[in-house]
Amino acid sequence: MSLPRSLAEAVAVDAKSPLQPFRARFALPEGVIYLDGNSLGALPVQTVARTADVVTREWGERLIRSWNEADWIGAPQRIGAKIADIVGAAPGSVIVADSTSVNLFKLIVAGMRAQPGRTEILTEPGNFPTDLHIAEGVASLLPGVTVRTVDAADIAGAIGPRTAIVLLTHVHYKHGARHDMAALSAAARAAGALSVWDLSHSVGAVPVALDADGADMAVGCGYKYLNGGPGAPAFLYVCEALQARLDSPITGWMGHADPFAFGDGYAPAAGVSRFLAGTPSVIAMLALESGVDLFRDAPREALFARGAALFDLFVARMAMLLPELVCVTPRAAGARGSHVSFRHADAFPIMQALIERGVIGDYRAPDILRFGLTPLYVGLADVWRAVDVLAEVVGSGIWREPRFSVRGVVT
Ligand SMILES: Cc1ncc(COP(=O)(O)O)c(C=O)c1O
Ligand SMILES: Nc1c(O)cccc1C(=O)C[C@H](N)C(=O)O
Repeated sequence: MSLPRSLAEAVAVDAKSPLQPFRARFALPEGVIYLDGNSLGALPVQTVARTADVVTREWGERLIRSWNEADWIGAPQRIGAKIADIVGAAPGSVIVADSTSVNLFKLIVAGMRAQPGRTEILTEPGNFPTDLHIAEGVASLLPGVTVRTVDAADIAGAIGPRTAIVLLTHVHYKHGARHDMAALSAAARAAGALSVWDLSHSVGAVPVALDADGADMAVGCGYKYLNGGPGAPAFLYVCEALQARLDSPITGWMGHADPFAFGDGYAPAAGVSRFLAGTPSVIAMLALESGVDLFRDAPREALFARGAALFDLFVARMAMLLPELVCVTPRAAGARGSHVSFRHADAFPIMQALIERGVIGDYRAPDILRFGLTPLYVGLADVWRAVDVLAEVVGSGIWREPRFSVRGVVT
């Protein structure tokens, strides 16, 4: 796609995009250009009415009957099947549950226990902190198990006879580089190890083909590109061939084969349902489903193509207006996710000044300005304007005002 050469051209290209009507399906505030949907997705308009209905009618009026009548009980599997379609997985191989961190714990422990002779969790330094922390936590529970980190480029060659789990984040949260899922999953399998993929920055952002790429297990977030709301439930995937071999270490009653028999003994449910633990957070689940449904309405190819165009325009305009900000994200569409990151020593106050002007991205320590490009509700004209505002912020030096250096708990 050729890039627009003016704001007017960007507006015209947006107007013709099959994605443009989706912008009105999000409750974004007037005057805000939201480039942080890779951290917290925007609110779908339909979620407001849906959650109101869940609360007032399904819960308020129908009370406990809604577990059956409204199929609350089937939500983890039902929404899991919808997400499976987005990540290229068979319908019964994804379940919605818990947080990404808890799902990582369940899958890594399950994978370690399924391979008793192997004692290593292999991952990369600088992986998202929770992935590293959970891996270390699992290692501390299982005698002899260690975590080894090797640089991304050396992972395939580092998988050895001790390796049980190759734990990778598909799209890196900071610089946005994407691993070759097919190649690394194959390398893990060839060495007798199991792959675990964190799809938090991939699901809904880039094409994912878990089954076709030979992934063994995966986890991912519901609150980023799926627009499920803050703290939305996460999901997990286990490939069909492995499902009967893996057991959850959190043997809660919702993962039981027959929870409403209320028996004393534990027997795992068939398939991925055994990875449920306790009662799902129903309101949050159904808010997530609303976001997933909206995502599934969008033409998938056009969505990813628009994401690529947003990236190219962002990078091209930055190179023209702010060449001193170094882009740290790979340029090739197949080698990255749907966010773009730039390095600047004063990234924090620059981002705060930008946010004050209505362009919301985020800062990642120590020196990264990060912008999520979410083609459901961001267009080329937004990117054009955002780079103009950023250039004005950097050029004017306004960000040097002390108030822009004040940090909150969450950055
Ligand atoms: C790669 C990655 N994994 C996991 C998470 C979050 O995990 P959780 O849902 O447990 O907060 C994030 C973002 O917060 C992330 O970027
Ligand atoms: N999960 C988050 C939260 O609870 C508060 C603030 C930010 C987040 C995030 O999602 C961080 C995000 N995964 C990242 O890539 O930086």
